[in-house]
Amino acid sequence: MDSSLRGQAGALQVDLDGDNEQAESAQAGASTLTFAQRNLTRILEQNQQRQQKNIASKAPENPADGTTKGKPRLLLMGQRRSGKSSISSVVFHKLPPSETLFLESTARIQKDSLPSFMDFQVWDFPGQIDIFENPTFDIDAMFGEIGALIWVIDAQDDYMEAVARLNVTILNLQRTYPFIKIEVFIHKVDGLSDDYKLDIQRDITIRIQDELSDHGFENAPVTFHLTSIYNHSIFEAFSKVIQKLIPRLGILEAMLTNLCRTCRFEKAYLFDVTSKIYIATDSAPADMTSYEICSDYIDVIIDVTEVYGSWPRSDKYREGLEGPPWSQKLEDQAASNWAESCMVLSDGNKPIILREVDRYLALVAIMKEDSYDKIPLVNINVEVVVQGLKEFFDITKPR
Ligand SMILES: Nc1nc2c(ncn2[C@@H]2O[C@H](COP(=O)(O)OP(=O)(O)OP(=O)(O)O)[C@@H](O)[C@H]2O)c(=O)[nH]1
Repeated sequence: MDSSLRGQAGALQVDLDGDNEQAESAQAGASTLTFAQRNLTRILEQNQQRQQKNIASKAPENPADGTTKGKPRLLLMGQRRSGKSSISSVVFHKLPPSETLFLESTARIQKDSLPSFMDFQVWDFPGQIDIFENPTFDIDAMFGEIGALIWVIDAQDDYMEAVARLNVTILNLQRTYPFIKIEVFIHKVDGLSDDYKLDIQRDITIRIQDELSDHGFENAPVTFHLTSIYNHSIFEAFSKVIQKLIPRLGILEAMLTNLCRTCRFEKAYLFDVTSKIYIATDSAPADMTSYEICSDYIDVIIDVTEVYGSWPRSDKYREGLEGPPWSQKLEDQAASNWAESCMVLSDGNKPIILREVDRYLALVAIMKEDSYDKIPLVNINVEVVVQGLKEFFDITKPR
């Protein structure tokens, strides 16, 4: 399955070195595309049926309201003042981190429905609430749907009680909902030294794993992240959480890896533009610097567009693009008429490009040195991948 769709992504791509081996398969690509689409749809339907069976076997008596059904849900839990509302406000509502100092304590569950590429919801729980102790909570309605539980621990405070509560929560969940992913954010690590951060992470991990194995749970799906709202680590952590909710993520990664190979990109990211969470990247090792550059670049583009708006290319600019060395009409160069941008970073002569995929998603890539003159070919490849991505999300979008 993966390989057939991967084939699609590569089928129409043109190699920058000029030996366009795959060009002749373009025709074939068009016909096999339906096969790949059918295959992806079939697997998704199977997954959905399996999930529905899972949920049906634990059907809540009072299900959650209809508007939130079927949308992946992220639950933010943890002690009071651990930073849950700050995380949600900074990542999803663009609140400057310094303004979180003035956030009030959350008194009741805040449910946020976020229009994004997968329409997920974020539920922010008040720190003092213990859902398993409180009989008014419908646990089935809360955990019945797929999603992740994000447990926030304040690393600048005494974390023993937070870890103890987390242990109780994991044990309760493991018995009934072993498929729920538990993501532990060891948060507010901005003021801590690297050594101390790692010490804390090790200590918390051991305390949780020991408790779980004492109760016979060896492979519980618990992952740990070091986070802070004062740098990109919180976005990085959320990216990893969201990626686990994307069905067939491997296909997206394969498309981007293929694109990087054919276009000689150093790194490519598929971003959710509003939250700046990256939902997929190529197989090269992820590094914080390239993520930061790409994510800041999105901000630059958004700011420029907000100030100046967007406008069609002027005739003179168009002539320049259509002239030598390409000598081709712009349409034939497959450049998008809108929603694209390219900038050359001054250090190392590396162009960085951005191409919108749809209302929510953008592809951002850092190119290798001195590859600016290959832009028309790059555009052709990017266009093919963008079409592939659109089809992917068309099929996999939860309905
Ligand atoms: N240094 C630092 N402070 C943070 C960070 N994240 C949040 N804070 C601060 O932590 C304090 C508490 O944050 P909240 O978001 O209100 O905490 P909460 O978990 O929602 O608290 P409750 O609503 O009472 O459950 C605020 O003063 C934030 O500015 C972080 O990454 N680093």
